[in-house]
Amino acid sequence: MASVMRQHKKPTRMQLADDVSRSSRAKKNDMESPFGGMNRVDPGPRLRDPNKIPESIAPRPESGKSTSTTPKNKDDRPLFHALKMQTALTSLSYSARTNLKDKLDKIDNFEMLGLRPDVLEALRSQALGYLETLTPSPVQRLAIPALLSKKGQFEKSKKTGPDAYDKFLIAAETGSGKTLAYMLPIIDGIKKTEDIEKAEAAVESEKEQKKNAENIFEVKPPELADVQNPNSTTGRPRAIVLLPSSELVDQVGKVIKVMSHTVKYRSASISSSNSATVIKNRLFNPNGIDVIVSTPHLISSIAQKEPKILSKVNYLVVDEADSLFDRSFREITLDIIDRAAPSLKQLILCSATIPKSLDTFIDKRFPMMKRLVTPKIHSIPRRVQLGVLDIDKEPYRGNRAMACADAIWQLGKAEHDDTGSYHAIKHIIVFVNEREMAEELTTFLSSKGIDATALTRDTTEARRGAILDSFTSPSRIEGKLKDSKNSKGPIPFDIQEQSEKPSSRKLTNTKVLVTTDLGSRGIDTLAVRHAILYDVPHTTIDFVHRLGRLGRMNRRGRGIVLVGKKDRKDIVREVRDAMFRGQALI
Ligand SMILES: Nc1ncnc2c1ncn2[C@@H]1O[C@H](COP(=O)(O)OP(=O)(O)OP(=O)(O)O)[C@@H](O)[C@H]1O
Repeated sequence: MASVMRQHKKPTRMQLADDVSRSSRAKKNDMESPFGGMNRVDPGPRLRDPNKIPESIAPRPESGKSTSTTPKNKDDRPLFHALKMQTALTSLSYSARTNLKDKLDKIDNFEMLGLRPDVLEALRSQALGYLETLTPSPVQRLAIPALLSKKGQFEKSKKTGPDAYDKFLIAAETGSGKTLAYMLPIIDGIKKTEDIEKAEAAVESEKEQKKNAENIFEVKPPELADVQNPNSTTGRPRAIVLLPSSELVDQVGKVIKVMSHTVKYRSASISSSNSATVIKNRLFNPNGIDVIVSTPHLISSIAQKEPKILSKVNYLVVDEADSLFDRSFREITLDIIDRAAPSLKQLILCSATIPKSLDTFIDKRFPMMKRLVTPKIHSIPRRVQLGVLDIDKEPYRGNRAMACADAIWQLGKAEHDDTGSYHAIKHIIVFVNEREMAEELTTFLSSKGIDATALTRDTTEARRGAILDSFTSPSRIEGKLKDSKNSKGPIPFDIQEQSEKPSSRKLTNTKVLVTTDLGSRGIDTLAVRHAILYDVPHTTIDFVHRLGRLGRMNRRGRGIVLVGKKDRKDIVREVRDAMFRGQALI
């Protein structure tokens, strides 16, 4: 631990926040976020102007020699020299982290979290119905009781004013079940509110009936009484979940919808992939709407014309908060928060990575934010292994695409597969840094007999859902999840020096998705156990998200990073070291 503390302090874009658990600080640097490129067409100054590439991510000189004075002996090097990483929880002492871990370890079932029985039943029979035994993940153990305010600690102060709502930041490692960590307490809260409103309405109706019986001349016509129903949620949802893309809207929307079959509430996802009529019908359903899952841009544009859609929002979730508070989204996300503030009970930010820019922003804008941070934030699970394939070695001779195709063939031919059955389809994701490369590489891989598909912002919305379906759908591996033996077996990985060249033969048992950042954030790629990092990612944050598509919820996974002489091998080495030690990537 002590050795981890002596790190470079100079901030770079490579750094994740060094202290994501503190509640309030003031810092000077509000740096450009590494997420700026995610939803833009223009790559931004970082990539346009090579002079602006920070030293930490700038490619090395052709010689591959570092300009730094890195000691040759591995043991003499300070940890994370190349990445200038720092531990995620520096101000949270080792003992505090251990204490938190010990505290969380004591909670071993969902019954201990304080959820209503009907919500628990929805979890058991619907959301995680495909699992034999249910155990809450660390983030669920931490966040659910806090959001339920079980101990009432966040209700104590009877605050007033537009900022009187509670603010939470849920930060936990990728694939750790953050969606349910915020959604279960929200559903619980909605049902509680509904019960209270029903009881109040019953009292009111009784009073009204009494009054009507006493004075028949004051009876309101029934239509007017209906219009004035203060509890109607038509066009006025009680909860809104914001996400950066329509793919994530669909994914999270499905999780929420599935539970509404058991515990009754109305939810809908709306995004740019829906027609105006569909959006209108879902939002203005005469039976009401409790939860809406959407993107900031769509909600904002609807709110321009129909400000009332934000008038009843008690719970507002900003999921993938690092993206939604990035410069490309920040203004619009904040506008929604401000408009919803008068009715808001809880603002919940959720993220797998807290870059320094977000950390600083939260401190300035939401100093009272309650931080719910798991001890393993910013780390990649140890059950994910990272192999390195040197593309400069024979027989690739610097041909990255060929090395990639070969790696896929090797994985495809390996006897044991992702799902425990020899004949099952294997799913491999290949991440590239630039969108243009995705198409080019897909064409190349197809020419080598590989079933490859590109997924980028150029892919039509209609196709994106269909493409992602086979990489995400838990139903495809459902049977296997109930049999834990299958998820614990060794993963074959034997990228040897090239022995067999891909030819016109077809690799029939393997599906490959070639994608960019678009496929790396939040997408629940349960069916995937292999990821190839075709390019060395620009930032550690990208490493966390891309490798975070593997090893989700205790599964095993294998990442392969392709490196050539122009790549920062020292960065790759440090990421591997950190993964091996189970340390956070900062
Ligand atoms: N307690 C649990 N036990 C087993 N599986 C769970 C549990 N909670 C959630 N899951 C499953 O784990 C998977 C990952 O969950 P989720 O997508 O919420 O992760 P996440 O933390 O949001 O990941 P990311 O940071 O990549 O967005 C989902 O398929 C979900 O159904």
